[in-house]
Amino acid sequence: MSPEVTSGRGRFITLEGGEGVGKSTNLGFVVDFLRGQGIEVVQTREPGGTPRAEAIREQLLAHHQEPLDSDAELLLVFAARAQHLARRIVPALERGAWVVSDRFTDATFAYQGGGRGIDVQRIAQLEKFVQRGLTPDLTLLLDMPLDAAEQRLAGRLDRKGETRDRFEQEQRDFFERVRDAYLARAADDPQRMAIIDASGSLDDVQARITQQLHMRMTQWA
Ligand SMILES: Nc1ncnc2c1ncn2[C@@H]1O[C@H](COP(=O)(O)OP(=O)(O)O)[C@@H](O)[C@H]1O
Ligand SMILES: Cc1cn([C@H]2C[C@H](O)[C@@H](COP(=O)(O)OP(=O)(O)O)O2)c(=O)[nH]c1=O
Repeated sequence: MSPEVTSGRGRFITLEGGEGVGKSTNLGFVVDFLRGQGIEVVQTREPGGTPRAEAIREQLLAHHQEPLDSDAELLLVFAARAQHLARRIVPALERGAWVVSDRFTDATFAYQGGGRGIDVQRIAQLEKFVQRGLTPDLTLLLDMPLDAAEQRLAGRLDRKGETRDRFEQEQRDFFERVRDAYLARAADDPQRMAIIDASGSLDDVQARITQQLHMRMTQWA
């Protein structure tokens, strides 16, 4: 968090993990939990979160005859993030609201870093440039074995009649690198990142999330 928005500001919580681990499902749960405590919460997602950033998201996810260069992909992700921060996240935190986002910069280290193989130092430079020290207060990393997550994702796509976007169509080794990169970041920053076992029933997963939230909120009080 940058010093100028530290005083009286809200908290910034992100949910991370690979495809199909249950981020979107549990985001609503986290938001309802916080609202139940009387907290003003802004629910958002990346890439996206504002109309212009959502337009960049469409570019990122769409299939196109012309392959997307991985550096261009990285810059688009950060362009969307700059807009999201300026227009939505920072104003919310400054007025004291809490922000809960489905993905943020850990996803860039996992997908563009781990998945695409971009040097993490280059990503870290952009992180500094765009975020100017603002980082989440808490990141819940939903983690589970790839096969089970793929089954969940396939079930969701079938039910909704959706096709796979540009990331969802990647091969297994890509998602193995994404998962490894997420776990490595969590190991490096255990204060901020909590690994949540995302396997098992939704009740079990949400009990683990509730436990983390209670613990962190006690520390922050
Ligand atoms: N704990 C769970 N057990 C079984 N199915 C789940 C669980 N959590 C989520 N799902 C289902 O798995 C699918 C993927 O979940 P979703 O929240 O869309 O994942 P993500 O946003 O991480 O891609 C959805 O159909 C959702 O209903
Ligand atoms: C935020 C972010 C997302 N992504 C990718 C990961 C996802 O495949 C995709 C869209 O995110 P999301 O909607 O969270 O995907 P899903 O709900 O299917 O898990 O964008 C990146 O590659 N880098 C990033 O920095």
